[in-house]
Amino acid sequence: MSSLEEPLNLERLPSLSNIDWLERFSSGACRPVVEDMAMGDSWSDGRNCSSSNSCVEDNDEYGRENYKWRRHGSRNTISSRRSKSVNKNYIACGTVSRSQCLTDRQPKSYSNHRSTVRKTFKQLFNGMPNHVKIVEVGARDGLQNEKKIVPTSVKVELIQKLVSCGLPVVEVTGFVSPKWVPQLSDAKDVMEAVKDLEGARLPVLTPNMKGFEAAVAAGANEVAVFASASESFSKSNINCSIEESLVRYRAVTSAAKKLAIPIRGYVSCAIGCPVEGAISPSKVSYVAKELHDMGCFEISLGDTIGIATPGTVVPMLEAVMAVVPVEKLAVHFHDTYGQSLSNILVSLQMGISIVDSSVAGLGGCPYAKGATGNVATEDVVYMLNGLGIKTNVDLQKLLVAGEFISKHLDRPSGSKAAIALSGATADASKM
Ligand SMILES: CC(C)(COP(=O)([O-])OP(=O)([O-])OC[C@H]1O[C@@H](n2cnc3c(N)ncnc32)[C@H](O)[C@@H]1OP(=O)([O-])[O-])[C@@H](O)C(=O)NCCC(=O)NCCSC(=O)C[C@@](C)(O)CC(=O)[O-]
Repeated sequence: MSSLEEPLNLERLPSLSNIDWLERFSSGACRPVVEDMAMGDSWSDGRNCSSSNSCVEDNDEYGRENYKWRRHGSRNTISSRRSKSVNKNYIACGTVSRSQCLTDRQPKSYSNHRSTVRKTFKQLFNGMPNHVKIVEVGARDGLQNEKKIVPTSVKVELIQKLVSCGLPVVEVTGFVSPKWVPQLSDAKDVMEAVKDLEGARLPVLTPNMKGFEAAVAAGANEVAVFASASESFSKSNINCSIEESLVRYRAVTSAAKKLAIPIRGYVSCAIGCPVEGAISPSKVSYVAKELHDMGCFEISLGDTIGIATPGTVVPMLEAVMAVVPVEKLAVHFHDTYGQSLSNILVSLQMGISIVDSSVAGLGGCPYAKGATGNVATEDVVYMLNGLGIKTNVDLQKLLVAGEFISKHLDRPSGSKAAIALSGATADASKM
């Protein structure tokens, strides 16, 4: 089995060691205190919790005063809280208005016995977008790694459900070699079945001119090309070097421009590679700039094997934002180490407003063994609702779509919000 087939082991994980602006938190810190949220300012050492665990009390008190919209259980044990069935309103109240976020929860300064800290919602989330465009990749990135072939009819029904949720972009398939990705060998049938769906853009992956021509013939009116910042992954995934892939993609983008077909570019292994370990941000920015300069309208930065943390996302985004406008950048996080939502949050704080995700957390790349699915769309929408950031996605309908495909695949959803909310809905329906 090639080494690319093995998940990355611990010593090869990218780490913060070479990022001097992030001070290590003191061992006793219960959390860092951020003096000034302007990204890149130093984080001061975290404040220490007193033995009485005053942080938690502060938080509870602090939370009650300042996060009125959040459901506060009484100070009883978690189990009794769990026994309280969640009423239906709670499900809806994950959504707050943006202005509400920025106004009525201006926390008063609070202090513990060591330091007085002033922070406001605005400072914490300064510069975040009011609206995030979610690019749903579940039907392609989500399914491409499934061993058992998913019937075309199931793929088509999933896409229909996803479009009906209000998702603005639903990536539907890939016109790639069936020998390389058997799951997508029905690309033509899927595209022909969904091409007239209204309400969402329906891009498809095309790795070369052959794929592009097949996609256009099947009715595609938006395509995506995918290069890598890792030579090893480029060879294993598309059987060519990075430079060769860029030559291929210049041909595809020039053909697309002639047909006024918009073209998205992906940069895979934007943080790390199973073979090469940490990928330097300068390599990522080079590939991103090449794709942007050749005509890609949007560049999605893929943490293909899901090893990113906010500490490695920030330098990568800083490098890419120096060469591609931030409004043209998307983030694409696989959730192998459970870091995706934190990575998305820090990306939003840096001004990113386009997030890729997969319904039910489906996904993983056939050529990056061990990489699990993308971040679950339901979890992303739930978090953004809680921040008062608009997505125009109907979470309830999204839950139905996730349940549909999880049932077909005969496994639980990879979305924690979906599991919690379906449990909550079940409880509420018993009331
Ligand atoms: C790029 C190739 C085709 C090169 O594969 P190759 O073997 O170098 O290509 P080739 O030109 O030698 O052709 C080999 C055979 O494939 C056929 N062929 C050639 N092109 C196509 C095509 N477009 N569609 C259908 N068939 C095609 C071609 O006709 C020929 O058929 P044969 O003569 O042997 O019968 C192959 O490596 C390939 O398809 N790779 C795609 C793998 C893939 O889809 N990986 C997953 C997507 S990337 C990803 O998941 C990351 C991302 C985007 O999600 C972001 C992230 O998470 O980071």
